[in-house]
Amino acid sequence: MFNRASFLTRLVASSVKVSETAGGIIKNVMTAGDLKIVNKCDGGYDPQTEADRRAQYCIVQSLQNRYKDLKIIGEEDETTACPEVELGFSEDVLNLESSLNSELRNIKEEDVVVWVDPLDGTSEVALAVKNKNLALLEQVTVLIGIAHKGRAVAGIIHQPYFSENGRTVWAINGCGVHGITPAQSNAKKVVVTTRSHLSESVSSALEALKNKDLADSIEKVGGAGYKVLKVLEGSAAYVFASAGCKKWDTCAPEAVLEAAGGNLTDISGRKIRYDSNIQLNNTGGVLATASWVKHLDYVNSIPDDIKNQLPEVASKK
Ligand SMILES: Nc1ncnc2c1ncn2[C@@H]1O[C@H](COP(=O)(O)O)[C@@H](O)[C@H]1OP(=O)(O)O
Ligand SMILES: [Mg+2]
Ligand SMILES: [Mg+2]
Ligand SMILES: [Mg+2]
Repeated sequence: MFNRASFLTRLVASSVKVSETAGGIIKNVMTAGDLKIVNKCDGGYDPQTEADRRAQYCIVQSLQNRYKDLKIIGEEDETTACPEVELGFSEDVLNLESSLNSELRNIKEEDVVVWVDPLDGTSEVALAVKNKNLALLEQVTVLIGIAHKGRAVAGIIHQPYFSENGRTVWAINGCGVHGITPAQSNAKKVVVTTRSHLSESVSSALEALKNKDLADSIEKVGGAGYKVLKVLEGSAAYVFASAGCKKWDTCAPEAVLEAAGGNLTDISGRKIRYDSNIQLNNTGGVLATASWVKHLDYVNSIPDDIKNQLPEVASKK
């Protein structure tokens, strides 16, 4: 069955399993207790742990083992070799093959880029350990986003610390969302935003949404993957009117949210591109909305001066 499936179906089926194995690696590093934290940012704070390094090694080795010429772009430049190679695949994904439209079924390996965030929410991991606040670990996700000709077409969000055994939320364009039942409405419009990268432009954008009755309350949580899960669970929107978030943070969440009828763009409503030679930063910020609110209402309510501070940069990386 695996060999007869289309390339995209096989890649998603593999990636679901690989994300779960990466989640296991993260948990093992946490249990062992030595995170070996490195700060990647001169003059700032951008932590990387042994879990980020091992999880990325496993994801890239596992996918490259099956798909030799696949273009994969991962967050981490430094990785740590580990023995886990995942060659399994999800039967649930294979069973979806007949739902794919012919364009998706004809996707070729050479037109695909896989965007990997081996551990989204690293700051929350560091804080969880420092403050012995293990509840923060719920905000950790493994993100594998699949882009075809620059557009996010499939995504996997694995949440290792959800309940006892974690959960994997995944989607292929036009084929619904799996692993979660998205909320269809909510009486209250909760807007989620950054916990660790607040700035004046982020606060001003949130204030503008409050004034237009598009945000009844604001919740500050970590991770791009986790914030999109919150939107699927009943929050109205995820707003990050600042640069700093990268393509590997948004590719998988965008594919998953859009398959649920929501939207993820930059704060000016422009689609985000995921070509292999694209700049890595989402310079236009991030705006994600649930299926039950109007994305354009949120775009239109963010003031132009904030949008002008966050242009889409056309230059390549
Ligand atoms: N200024 C930044 N520098 C590095 N990574 C960032 C920055 N802002 C956001 N990110 C990444 O985007 C995610 C969502 O941001 P936030 O939690 O602030 O809303 C973070 O978990 C982090 O991913 P990661 O944890 O994979 O490094
Ligand atoms: Mg990081
Ligand atoms: Mg990230
Ligand atoms: Mg990361």
